[in-house]
Amino acid sequence: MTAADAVAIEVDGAPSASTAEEERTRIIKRRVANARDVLTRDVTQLPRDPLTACGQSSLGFRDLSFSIRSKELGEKLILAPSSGAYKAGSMVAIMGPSGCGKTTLLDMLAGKKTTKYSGEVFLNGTKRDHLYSRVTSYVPHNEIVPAYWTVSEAVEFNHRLRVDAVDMSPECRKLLVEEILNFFGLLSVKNQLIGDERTRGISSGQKRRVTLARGFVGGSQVVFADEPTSGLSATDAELCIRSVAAASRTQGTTFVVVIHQPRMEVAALFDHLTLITSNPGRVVYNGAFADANKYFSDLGCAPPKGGNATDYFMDVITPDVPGSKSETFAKAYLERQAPVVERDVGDMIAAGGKSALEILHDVAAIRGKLFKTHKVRDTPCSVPFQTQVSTLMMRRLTLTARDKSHLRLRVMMSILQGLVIGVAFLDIGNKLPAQQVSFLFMMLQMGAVANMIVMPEMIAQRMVFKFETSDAMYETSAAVLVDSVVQFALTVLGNFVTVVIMYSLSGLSWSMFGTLYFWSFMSLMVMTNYFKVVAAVAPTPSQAFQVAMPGLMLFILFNNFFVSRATVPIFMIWALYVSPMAWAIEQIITGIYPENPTLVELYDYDYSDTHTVAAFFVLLFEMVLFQIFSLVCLRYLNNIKR
Ligand SMILES: Nc1ncnc2c1ncn2[C@@H]1O[C@H](COP(=O)(O)OP(=O)(O)OP(=O)(O)O)[C@@H](O)[C@H]1O
Repeated sequence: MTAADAVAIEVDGAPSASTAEEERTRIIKRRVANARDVLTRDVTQLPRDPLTACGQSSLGFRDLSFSIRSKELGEKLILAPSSGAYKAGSMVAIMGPSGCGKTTLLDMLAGKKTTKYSGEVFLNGTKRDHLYSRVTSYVPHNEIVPAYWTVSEAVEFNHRLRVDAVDMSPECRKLLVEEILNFFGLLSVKNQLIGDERTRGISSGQKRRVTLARGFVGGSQVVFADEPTSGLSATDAELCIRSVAAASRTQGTTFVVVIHQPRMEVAALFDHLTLITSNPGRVVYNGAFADANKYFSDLGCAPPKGGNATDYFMDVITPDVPGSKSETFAKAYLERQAPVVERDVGDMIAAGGKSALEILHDVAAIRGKLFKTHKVRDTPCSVPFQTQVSTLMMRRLTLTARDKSHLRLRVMMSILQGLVIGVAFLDIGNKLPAQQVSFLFMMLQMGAVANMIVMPEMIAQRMVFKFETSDAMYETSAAVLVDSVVQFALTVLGNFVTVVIMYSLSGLSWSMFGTLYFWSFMSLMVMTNYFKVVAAVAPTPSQAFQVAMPGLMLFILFNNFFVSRATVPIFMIWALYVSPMAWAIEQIITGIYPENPTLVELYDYDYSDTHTVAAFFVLLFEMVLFQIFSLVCLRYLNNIKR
């Protein structure tokens, strides 16, 4: 049955829909309803879905090998050259003892290994290219999913960034997401928060299914998953893999997973097994899961009847356990299976197949039956920049608004800071201008110091960016843009509240407020962007405070008040021209007080208009410079190391 037939069958006998959009929505609704009991069926017998199945890709690899170098041990082989051929739409389990190189192999296959390795990977017999991460998905072992997202929002986020639709109606999108939620047994919790240690959310088994559903929702050709079932009960683990099998069979997706101790029912869901032994990592079996029993029996290690064969395989191939035959099996593999595998890989390459771009065209044609799609783009990200920004912005605003305790804390801190400083400088407006300078300084400093608290938050978000950008969901610049806009709004709002409270208590004339606020705002923006650079550079939140200190001290000390042009050691004069606070304080004072001989004598302030213009452009330049630095650092530093 072709996809077009499927549409025709669904449409026949239904009341005529007034528009194509309604008609499509009705089809999807019926599909969702029909698929409600999908997990109670025999998932191995589920047919490929002619209307939505996008999967058509085999995965081949040749001589993938990884070694590490250390001063003490020299070169150490982690995984000996390994090859393999996984058929399109197959469920592949990679198993082996701890440290044998399973994750290493998975990362190399997924294109995620950041350390140098050798060997080649082929999608459909074609060497992987710049679109590889767009047609594959990687589900890491410990994916960080924001706590205040609901289950359906988390899955829909991936759908929006992976499925390039033109004006898809919200209802149609919701239904397509529900279809995937259904496969993963998540429909009943679709509106629940994911949660974390502080917020009660869904169970850990459900969390794992959410991360897997996110991997499958975009119609990837191959989904890689690293130990998605570890730490789960046997029942939960089975539910996870049954869900994957249901999605994989109907979508034609190739699924490659590192898995520990699958129970028999789970093992039966896999088509292919790659078994690796350790010290060093070497493949000992690489073929059909169903043939593994015979292979082991032929080598004199028949699994005991009635027991879990995979447990037995692991016992046999793990070195240093009683009865281990790891060396025998490693040798036997090279003699018996390796030539067959090499031939299969060779055949796969010789047969060739569609490139990632051609596959994307096919996928667009399939999707075109359910909704209108954009012209296929030859870029690593699936959707245009504006869609990336709007999707990220929607998530950011939703999460910010939901984290009420964080918002409350920010507002309370802004009010408290304003009150504490306001009371300390109560009625300072009626004292001498020279005495008021310390109040102005405090106003600037509070904005800067209070803003340091955003660094840990930025670092936590950085990790989410890193995972998501490494999966080519969006560009770093889209994330930085969204983050900057939201941080800007929150920072400006919080600072405004503090400044207004302080100012109200100071007794200073409101006619000065405009000048004062403008320059304190400029200084605040430079400082905020400086902290952004620190948050992009520092490995951890606690190190961020240490990294921020030298710059912060420089800006605070050389502020044209503690140290001014009248007192600075001449070799440090440059610091006054770098510190945003020095420019801001000088501009505030020269702007709100007429030329004052005492101030000029004490601090050597420059009252000329050209100095004001210079101040504006220096602060603007620093603001932009730090913003660019933060973008570059976020892109190139603190990447996930694999
Ligand atoms: N980039 C790297 N730098 C240094 N060592 C590495 C690197 N990548 C992997 N290793 C080492 O290679 C070995 C195999 O790691 P890998 O994570 O692949 O094992 P594994 O089979 O998945 O183990 P487990 O089942 O315990 O997760 C480990 O000793 C690991 O420390």
